[in-house]
Amino acid sequence: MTHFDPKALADLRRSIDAVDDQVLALLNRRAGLAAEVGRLKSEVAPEALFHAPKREREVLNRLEAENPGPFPGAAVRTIFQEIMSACLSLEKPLRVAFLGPEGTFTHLAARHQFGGSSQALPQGTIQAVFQAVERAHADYGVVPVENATEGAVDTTLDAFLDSPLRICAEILLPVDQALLLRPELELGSVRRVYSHPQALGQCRRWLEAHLPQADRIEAPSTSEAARLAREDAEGAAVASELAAELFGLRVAETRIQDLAANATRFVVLGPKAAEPTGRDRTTLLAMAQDGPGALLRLLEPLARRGLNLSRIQSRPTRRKLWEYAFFLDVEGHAEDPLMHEALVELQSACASLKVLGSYPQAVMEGAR
Ligand SMILES: O=C(O)C(=O)C[C@]1(C(=O)O)C=C[C@@H](O)C=C1
Repeated sequence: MTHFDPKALADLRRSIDAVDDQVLALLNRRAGLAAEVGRLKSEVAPEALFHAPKREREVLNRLEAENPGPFPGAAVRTIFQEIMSACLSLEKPLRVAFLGPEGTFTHLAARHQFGGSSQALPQGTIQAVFQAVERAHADYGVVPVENATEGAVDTTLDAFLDSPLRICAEILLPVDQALLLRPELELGSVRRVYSHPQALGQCRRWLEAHLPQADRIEAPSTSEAARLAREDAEGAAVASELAAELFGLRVAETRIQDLAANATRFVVLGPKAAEPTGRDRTTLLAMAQDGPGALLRLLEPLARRGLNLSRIQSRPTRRKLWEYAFFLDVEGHAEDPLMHEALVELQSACASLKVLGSYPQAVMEGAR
C-alpha cells in the first residue's frame, strides 16, 4: 500500500484553488461580454426575446466536439448550458412556464432545456401553461406530450386544438418513478397512493404487487401527489426523487416503473420557429376530409417522398361528432424541399392543416 501524503493532497488542493480562481475570473469576463451583447440587443429591440437557441446549440456542439478531455463531454454540455442560462439572466431573465408544482418531471425537463437561472413559473394545469405563453406572461412553456409506457398525453394534444401556439423544441428525459413515504410510515400501513394518472399507469404492476391494499388517488401532478402524501398519515406518492427532497418525504423504493427504460417526451411552446439543423422533426395537425380513404390521403404524400412518419395520434375534435384531428410527427424540417412539397400537397388533401412546428430532434439526456 502506498503511503498517504497529506502534504501532496494539500498541494493539489491549492493548485485546484488557483485553477478555480481562474475559472471564476473567466466566468465573470464571459458574463461581462454577455451583458454587453444584451445592451446591444436592447438598443435594437428592447422588447425582443434575447434567448438565442441556435447560437446556444452551436456553442454546445463546438465545445463538446473540441473538448480534449479528460473532462466528460456530457458534463461540458450541462455546465455550459448553465453558464449560458446564467449569462442570459444578466441580459434579460427568461420566463419559463411548466406543469408544476416545482419538482415535477416537467420542471426537470424545463431546467434541462433552459438552465437553472431561468425564471421558473410553475402552473397548475397543462392548459394554464398554454395560457401563460399565449398571454405573454411567459416566454416559453414546457408540457409533456408522450410517455414511453402510457402513450400520448391527451390534455396536451387537446390544448393544441384550441391554441395558436407552436412547438419550438422537444426534450426527451428518462423518467424514474419512486415511491415516497412520510419518514415514519411503513409500506404495509399505506392506505392511499397519490399520483398523476400517467405515473400510476407507469407503475401499475409494481403497485399491484407491493401495495394491493392501497387506493389509487389521482392528483394533478406528481409533486402535488407528494404534497398530499405529506399531509396524509397513511398516504404515499409516486413521484420523482426531487419531489421527496422538496416535500420532506422518504424514498422507500426507486425505479418502480414497469418499463425500466421509461422516458417522457416534452415539447416547448414558444414564439418563434426553430431554424433547420439537419436533424429535425415536424409536428403536423391535420383534419382529414370525411369519407373513405381519408387517412390514406393524409399519409400518401409523405410516404411517396420517403418521409419518415415517427408517430400518428388521433383525437376527437369536440366540434363535430366523429370528427378527428390527426397529430403527425414527421422526420425533417418544414423548410426542407421534399417536406415543403409534401405539405403543399397535404394542404389540398385535408380539410385543414397546421404545422405545429419544426424543431431539432432531441437526444435522450445521458445518451449523447
Ligand atoms: O450570443 C448571444 O446572443 C448571447 O446572448 C450570449 C449567450 C451566451 O451566453 O453565450 C447567452 C444567451 C443566448 O441564448 C445565447 C448566447
